[in-house]
Amino acid sequence: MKKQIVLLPGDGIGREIMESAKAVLEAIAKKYNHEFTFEKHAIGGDAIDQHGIPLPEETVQACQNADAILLGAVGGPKWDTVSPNIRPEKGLLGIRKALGLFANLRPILGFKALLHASPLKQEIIEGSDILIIRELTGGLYFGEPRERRDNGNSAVDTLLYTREEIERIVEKGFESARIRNKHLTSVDKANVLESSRLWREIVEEKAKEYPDVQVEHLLVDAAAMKLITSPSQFDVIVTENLFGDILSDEASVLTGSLGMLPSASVRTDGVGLYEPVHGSAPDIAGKGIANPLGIILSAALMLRHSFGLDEEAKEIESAVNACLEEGYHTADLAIKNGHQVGTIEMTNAVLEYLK
Ligand SMILES: NC(=O)c1ccc[n+]([C@@H]2O[C@H](COP(=O)([O-])OP(=O)(O)OC[C@H]3O[C@@H](n4cnc5c(N)ncnc54)[C@H](O)[C@@H]3O)[C@@H](O)[C@H]2O)c1
Ligand SMILES: CC(C)[C@H](C(=O)O)[C@@H](O)C(=O)O
Ligand SMILES: [Mg+2]
Repeated sequence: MKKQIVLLPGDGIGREIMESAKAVLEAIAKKYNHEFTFEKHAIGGDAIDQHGIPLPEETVQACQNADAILLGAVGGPKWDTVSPNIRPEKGLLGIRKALGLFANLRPILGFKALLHASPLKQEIIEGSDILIIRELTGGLYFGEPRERRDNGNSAVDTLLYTREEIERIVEKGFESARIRNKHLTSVDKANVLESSRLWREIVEEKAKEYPDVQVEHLLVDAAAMKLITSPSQFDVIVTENLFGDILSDEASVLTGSLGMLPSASVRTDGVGLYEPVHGSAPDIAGKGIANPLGIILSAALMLRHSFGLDEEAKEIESAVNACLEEGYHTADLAIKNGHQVGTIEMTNAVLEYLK
């Protein structure tokens, strides 16, 4: 299979872990006789430094022409003082919007070898298998107006959702639940927010088309609590943009580290952007200790969702599992008696299983 993949390393540890994911994709291509070609482009702070803006037109063009996109991370203290309109994060939000990637799938993958790495009790985490589906191109992140008023002394952000935006993400939630454990939890704040009341109405309407899926509504504050007290009660969670952002970082605690979580940002065709859930981790950037498994598992999601290469995706996931079973881990995973290694050694351990 021939595929053109755009790589957007971005900033901080994004640049370090991108090399890991590329090496893994190259190993898979060699083993299964695929032809993957890679093109690197600038985004985030890297693009600000090179072009003065976080999302140059040539990056957008390259992404539009690609079969799939892999992103590292954007942002960092170096760009904290730039104008809000050209912050590194604007590059990421811009590419999601430009490509219409409205559904962000964040599987909370629990590896058995990491059960002890979570601060939560093993008996709480055991048996949990959650897919968070986060709406990605609407809500507070994009609503207008967003501005300062009263000489900068008040500020407004707008939480806007249209019926169409809610319907398509809720459908994604039902479709995903149907092929998993047939349970959908819709998370909102319908006791306060009008947009959440519309969201809940639409979930109820759609539920009639999916009688085989059991639906539950949870308010976001209670959902945040239940996610870490009884995670095994969840199957698929569908929620709006900001709630999904927060709940997915929280859910990473179940897996042992934020560095473990992959994600796929997709629309209704096969095009997708794949990225770890974590950020550019300025506190550890440049030290060679970042966990590369979130982006490596994101590359596996790319093979499965954009290219239909399920066997190859499983091969990567099994290789990661085997390394963890052998005791390999990076410093972010609190494991006693394992082999603590850096980014490159961790990557090499995975590559050993892909020969
Ligand atoms: N998708 C993205 O590009 C993305 C996501 C989140 C945050 N950000 C940006 O990243 C910057 C830093 O944000 P932050 O510090 O709040 O969040 P972060 O996710 O970068 O880091 C949070 C904590 O997790 C640790 N961590 C994250 N990924 C890790 C990995 N792979 N291996 C080991 N440890 C890891 C970090 O060291 C840090 O202690 C900000 O500019 C933010 O906007 C970008
Ligand atoms: C960097 C930021 C804009 C981004 C978001 O909030 O979507 C990040 O936190 C994420 O989870 O991908
Ligand atoms: Mg986030």
